[in-house]
Amino acid sequence: MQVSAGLATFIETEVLPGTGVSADALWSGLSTLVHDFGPKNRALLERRDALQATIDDWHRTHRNAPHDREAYKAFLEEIGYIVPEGEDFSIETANVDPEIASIPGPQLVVPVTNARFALNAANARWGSFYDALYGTDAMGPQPTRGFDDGRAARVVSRVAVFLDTVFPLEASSHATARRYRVTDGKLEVDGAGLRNPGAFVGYRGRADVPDAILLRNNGLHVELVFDGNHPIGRVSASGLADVMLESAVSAIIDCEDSVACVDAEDKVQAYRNWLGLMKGDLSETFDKGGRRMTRRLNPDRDYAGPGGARLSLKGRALLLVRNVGHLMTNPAILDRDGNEVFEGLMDAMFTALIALHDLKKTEGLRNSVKGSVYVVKPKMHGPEEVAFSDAIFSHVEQVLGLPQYTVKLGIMDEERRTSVNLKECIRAAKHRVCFINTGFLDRTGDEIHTSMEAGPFSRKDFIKRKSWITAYENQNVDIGLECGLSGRAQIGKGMWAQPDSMAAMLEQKIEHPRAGATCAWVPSPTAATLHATHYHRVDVLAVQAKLAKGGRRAYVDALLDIPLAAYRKWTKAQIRREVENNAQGILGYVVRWIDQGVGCSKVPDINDIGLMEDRATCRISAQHIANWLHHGVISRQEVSEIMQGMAEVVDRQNKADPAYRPMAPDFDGIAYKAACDLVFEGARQPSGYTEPVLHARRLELKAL
Ligand SMILES: CC(=O)SCCNC(=O)CCNC(=O)[C@H](O)C(C)(C)COP(=O)(O)OP(=O)(O)OC[C@H]1O[C@@H](n2cnc3c(N)ncnc32)[C@H](O)[C@@H]1OP(=O)(O)O
Ligand SMILES: O=CC(=O)O
Ligand SMILES: [Mg+2]
Repeated sequence: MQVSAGLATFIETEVLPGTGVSADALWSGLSTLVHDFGPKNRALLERRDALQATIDDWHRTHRNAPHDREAYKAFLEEIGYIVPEGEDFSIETANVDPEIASIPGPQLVVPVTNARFALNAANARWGSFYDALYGTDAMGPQPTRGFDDGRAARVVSRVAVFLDTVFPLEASSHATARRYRVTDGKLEVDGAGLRNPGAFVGYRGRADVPDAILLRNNGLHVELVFDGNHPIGRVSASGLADVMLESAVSAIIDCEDSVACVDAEDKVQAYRNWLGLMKGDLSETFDKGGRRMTRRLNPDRDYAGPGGARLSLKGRALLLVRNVGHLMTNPAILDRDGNEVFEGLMDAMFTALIALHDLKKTEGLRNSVKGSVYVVKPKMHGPEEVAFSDAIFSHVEQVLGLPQYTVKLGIMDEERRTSVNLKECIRAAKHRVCFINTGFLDRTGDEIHTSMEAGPFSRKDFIKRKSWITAYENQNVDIGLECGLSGRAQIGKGMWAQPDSMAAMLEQKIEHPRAGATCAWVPSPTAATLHATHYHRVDVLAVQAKLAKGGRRAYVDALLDIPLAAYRKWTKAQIRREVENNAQGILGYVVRWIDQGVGCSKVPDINDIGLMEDRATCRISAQHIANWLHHGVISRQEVSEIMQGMAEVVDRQNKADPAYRPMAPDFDGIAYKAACDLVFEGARQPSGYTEPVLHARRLELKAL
């Protein structure tokens, strides 16, 4: 095996010391992983291709006949795409931290390569409710300059309404309260108590004039901060200066779709940040608002319990690490035949090795107090690929001297072959599963690619409204409950992909806890704080108990309804607008990925709404155009013209960025070519993934 020097040095000098694992043990264990598991990995990818080719043939043969649901399902069963469902079982995952097992709340995702953001994500366990409302469109259009007293007053009133709903007082309102104090282990507000006295769980400072009061509802904490000298506290009768919400209960440190890691140099950057988070010493210094500041991990938070006993709460989100899937290889390590090794194998070994630093701690900035490592595994296709991941981690545990099943596995339910076999997928990792999560973005991309030959798909917005997606979301929750995940593991839901649209998120994302989701993804700390309010309003564990009694609401048959366009009577203008919107998203994302190595960007859509774009959203847009091209809804010539027009729009959008290289007027840069490859070669990409094109083009650029 040949390990690139930068990676080898990093592992041997920065990672291994303190883990108790020798360099010999690591490299020989990795060599076994690469050489024994590599061929199996390749075989699994070949199986994906073979199944896809058979499905393509089936659709070509049946394209002009009315869709026969029974025959289609029977065909998928016959080729082994759908496997038989076995008997009932419950997962047996042990040593799961409460943040995963039993505290429903927001799950934040962050690119691992951005230390400033990653630290912010870890610290997003607690967020100011006042700031989250004041600084977003949740309170209407933002003030253009200076401090807006009226807006601040409206924020304070709105938070008081929240407090009155979640922590009602016996005799008055939080809006008019003059004095909070602790008497005989009870919270007293203006001489009366809380309607639910058990919600008071701690305080800081003196009992008669506390600096902070700690409340808890549905497992989530809320801290009322009192400070008469603070600009807001000064104008509050009680001195209430802020309300801190426990927000990102867990956070996913992402080595996958939100980063652009194509070689050893990039992988080291990613692993180094994960190392800093696991050791607890990551820091980043930067300028913000004209000030130089250094960000570090926040400490835990200390309080006195109601009776005065010491109470400590986690100051940081419980961190999971998302590895890459089984598809890609990386030049950072070559196997004995000189082939690039599978990146998923590298990630498995190195991210678990790095987490040993956390497992060895007994105090200080710990991540898992239960001694577990949480790995999110994306883009697996069906039970055999989940079983493969399970085996990989058993090997990794052996090499690192960890008890089997120390590594927990989050299964992204984001490929169609996983959704239609979800129960068997969970069974394949039943000692490790710590979550199942509907990654509906990748799932939409796979929906299009799998049925590429069936016909033209509906427009992107309409695909979301068709029956398959409700069936997919419901089935995920119901199977999760059936397999005993409630109280032991998360049943998660997908990303809110409009980072600036917080008013809409507050209105809509409550549907996730209402649907029985233990957690749902948010793109930023602010979104985590606002989404946390939903878990105060919905008791997810009670919802899950109710849903579990009702049994399954969706079956595989409903998931197989392909969201093809029913009438195809689009006007020329509608077709053009749809393709322009997709092209703008692809170009806006890809140009930063290729030229600047940025894996997650906020890109305005055609209506000027900033959208979070990552490889999964790019997969959808690229597959959608590829599908319409394939079926002649639009011609290659028209798409080329649209791509050029949209490249000019994206150039204008990035005018203020000094590092930006315009795509127009020559349209011959590597980034522009990458975007065109994704579209024009889209139908031929494995599962419609964007990684092969993006990696190849970024490596081409780096080589220059
Ligand atoms: C389908 C899927 O796989 S989804 C999973 C992948 N997606 C993600 O991981 C989304 C992560 N989110 C992001 O990267 C960013 O929020 C973006 C790219 C969407 C928007 O980024 P920006 O335009 O820079 O955000 P914006 O200017 O509004 O805010 C920046 C501030 O918010 C913070 N912030 C934004 N997103 C995050 C985040 N995910 N985690 C932590 N902090 C964040 C930044 O630290 C920064 O604050 P600071 O100046 O104090 O450091
Ligand atoms: O990873 C998440 C998704 O939606 O895809
Ligand atoms: Mg995904």
